[in-house]
Amino acid sequence: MSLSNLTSRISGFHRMTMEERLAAVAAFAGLDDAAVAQLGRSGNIDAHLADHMIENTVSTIAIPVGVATNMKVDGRDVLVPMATEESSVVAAVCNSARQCYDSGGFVTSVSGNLMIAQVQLVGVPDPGHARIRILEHREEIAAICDGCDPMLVKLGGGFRDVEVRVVPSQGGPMVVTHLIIDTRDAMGANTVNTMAETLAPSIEQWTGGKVFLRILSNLADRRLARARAVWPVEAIGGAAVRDGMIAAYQFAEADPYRAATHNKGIMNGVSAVVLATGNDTRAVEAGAHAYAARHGRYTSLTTWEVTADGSLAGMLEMPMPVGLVGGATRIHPTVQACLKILGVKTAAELARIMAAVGLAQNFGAIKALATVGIQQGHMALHAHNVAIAAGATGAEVEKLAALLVARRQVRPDVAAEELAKLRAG
Ligand SMILES: CC(C)(COP(=O)([O-])OP(=O)([O-])OC[C@H]1O[C@@H](n2cnc3c(N)ncnc32)[C@H](O)[C@@H]1OP(=O)([O-])[O-])[C@@H](O)C(=O)NCCC(=O)NCCSC(=O)C[C@@](C)(O)CC(=O)[O-]
Ligand SMILES: NC(=O)C1=CN([C@@H]2O[C@H](COP(=O)(O)OP(=O)(O)OC[C@H]3O[C@@H](n4cnc5c(N)ncnc54)[C@H](O)[C@@H]3O)[C@@H](O)[C@H]2O)C=CC1
Repeated sequence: MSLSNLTSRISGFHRMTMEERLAAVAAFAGLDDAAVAQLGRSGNIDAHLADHMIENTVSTIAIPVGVATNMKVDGRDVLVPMATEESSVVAAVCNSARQCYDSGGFVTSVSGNLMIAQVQLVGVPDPGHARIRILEHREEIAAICDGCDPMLVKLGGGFRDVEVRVVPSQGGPMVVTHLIIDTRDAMGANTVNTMAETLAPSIEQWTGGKVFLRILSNLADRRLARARAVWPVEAIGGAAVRDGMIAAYQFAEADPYRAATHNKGIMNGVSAVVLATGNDTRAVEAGAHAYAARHGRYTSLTTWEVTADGSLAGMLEMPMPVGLVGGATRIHPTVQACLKILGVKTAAELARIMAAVGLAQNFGAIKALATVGIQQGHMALHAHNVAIAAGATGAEVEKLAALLVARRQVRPDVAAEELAKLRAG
């Protein structure tokens, strides 16, 4: 049962105990006992499963899963599981979403579920001619691709288009075929790779050239997710805050050194949801950064503007090749529980929520940067890690973290000194 009429706007969620938080999430998402038990176990992956997931397994590594509150996406309240090792990332999303909840939250869209597979052909003296010869075989190409995955075709996916480009290279012109495939609710890498490999001998036969690489492109620019939101100026602390945030965006837009950090902040949010849902973080990261450089200059993935009424409007558009099936998504029990929390039925819905989280994360970072600076909020939360690293245990952790924040010196040497004082009474 999904209790979608419940609100994600939960004040003070961070002050609850872990058990209370899990109970609240379970009530919100209508989780069954098995999902609750799975999320409640901290070392929650079975050794046998781990041994089968990758090669040469010797252990597992646990990363915390936090839940972002206050998110409203396309009119639906949603709690978002985020797997990350970095403090303040989840808090930033909660805080940013809180400030646009009353103005409607996030509006999202996707361009489709289209993935691209590339087939690299070399050794043709007449590349332009070869290009046209490949395009003449569109119907055969469609049949070969769809023949690789009848199940996908049955689900409404499969071959959509073929494009062929002549790409100049140091070794001479290459003829690069792009297969455009609708992979529905799968990320689709394995699916499209199989198609590219199966098609390759035919391309060699049609052109007389030699095929080398047959692999998807991680620049998944046919699978874009978009999010936008409007923050009323009074909800964010006034026009000076807004203008500082616009200046922060303009810096990222103009300068690749800043854009890399700006986009890293966006990926703090996106990658955390990608990981919590068992998707491929490297695929999404690679796509994001390639997309940010698509015009030949690396720039911001987000855009920020002032609306006619003086509000702050933010937009994010980026490739989001993620799935609900395939890869590790169906086999990891915690991933399954996280997907239940999200209550998504399609890969597109998941991609849309990820875009909303990325935008929220960017808002939180640039607001902090344009006002009090990143250290105040981030280091206050990171102080817990510094306290633990210094050896604090139990109730000492909170006490020592508070002391470090009060001294405005969140450093290992100061932590060691304060811990010794604390213990000496
Ligand atoms: C950290 C905050 C949110 C504090 O912000 P604040 O205004 O001091 O927060 P507050 O104590 O007034 O609380 C307001 C709300 O924030 C949330 N909140 C507040 N505390 C928590 C918490 N402990 N756990 C969960 N949620 C929390 C929560 O929703 C809370 O509402 P409430 O529930 O109390 O009604 C803010 O300073 C912030 O967003 N900072 C940015 C943090 C950030 O971006 N971190 C990423 C790591 S830094 C980095 O890697 C990226 C970067 C920055 O380099 C990217 C870039 O350069 O662009
Ligand atoms: N460069 C890259 O990004 C690469 C990534 N990978 C890995 O590939 C994996 C993802 O590949 P996939 O093809 O997604 O996985 P997959 O091959 O495990 O599963 C996809 C299959 O699921 C079936 N299916 C069942 N229900 C479906 C539905 N509702 N919608 C769509 N398909 C459905 C389809 O027949 C499809 O062939 C990830 O683990 C990724 O890490 C692999 C190679 C390269």
